[in-house]
Amino acid sequence: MCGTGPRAQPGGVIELRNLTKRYGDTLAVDDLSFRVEPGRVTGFLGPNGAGKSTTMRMVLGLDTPTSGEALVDGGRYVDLPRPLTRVGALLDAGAVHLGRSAYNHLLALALSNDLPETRVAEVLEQVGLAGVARRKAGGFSLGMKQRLGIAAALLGDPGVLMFDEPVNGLDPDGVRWIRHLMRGLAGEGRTILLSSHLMSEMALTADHIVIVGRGRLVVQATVSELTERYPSLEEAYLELTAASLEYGANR
Ligand SMILES: Nc1ncnc2c1ncn2[C@@H]1O[C@H](COP(=O)(O)OP(=O)(O)OP(=O)(O)O)[C@@H](O)[C@H]1O
Repeated sequence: MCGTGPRAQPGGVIELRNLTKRYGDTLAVDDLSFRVEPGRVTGFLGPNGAGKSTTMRMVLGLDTPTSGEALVDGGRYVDLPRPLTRVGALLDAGAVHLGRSAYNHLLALALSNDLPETRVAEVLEQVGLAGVARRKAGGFSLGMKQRLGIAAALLGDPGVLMFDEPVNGLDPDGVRWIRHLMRGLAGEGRTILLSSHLMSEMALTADHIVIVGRGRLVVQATVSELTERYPSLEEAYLELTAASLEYGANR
């Protein structure tokens, strides 16, 4: 549970080994290798089309690598028993059954994954949606859908969590809530991989940064290493990805 101190088990490591994904002529992910460690927030940055979502999809077994591997604790996601208890993810907040209530959306997920129904109310409370649990998700704002997607990611109480642009559509209060949630989850020893284009927010939220450009690793460093070398994380990002942007359209 979030906010209850360190977990008995650390979160687990996400490891990419020479991960590559080609869609026709597009090299979406190009020989990418890095590790995401427990107990910290790892910010996953890169220009539009750099391959962040594709990488996350491959970790979740939603896309098959052309070559290389995406592993969680040394194994593939598809081979994990009860995977929702090991890895949770928010990739696309729109991916909810719009005719279902928030409660029933999560209940269906819990039942089909052999998770206790008691978790549904717990995660709705954790994301601040307890008061609208019986309302249909189709009527939710983007920010509320983001919260519902985060609730789904937390349902199995997993040690590894990936969030693809969870801040999208959130008001300032929501943005701050996400920051505290991410920091809290990492503080419990979980492994957090978080993508966002909001550099100032990322500087406040992440401990470690991985930047990709044109599918390749550009740099991995701590936030403090980058902000010591550059005036800000935003400056570091813009300078380090300038080449990736320049040639981005010609891959
Ligand atoms: N299913 C697909 N079929 C063909 N091309 C794809 C597919 N999914 C992604 N791509 C291409 O792969 C590249 C990487 O896309 P991806 O969505 O992973 O980037 P991203 O870093 O998440 O971008 P953004 O910041 O815009 O979300 C892009 O050129 C994209 O058009």
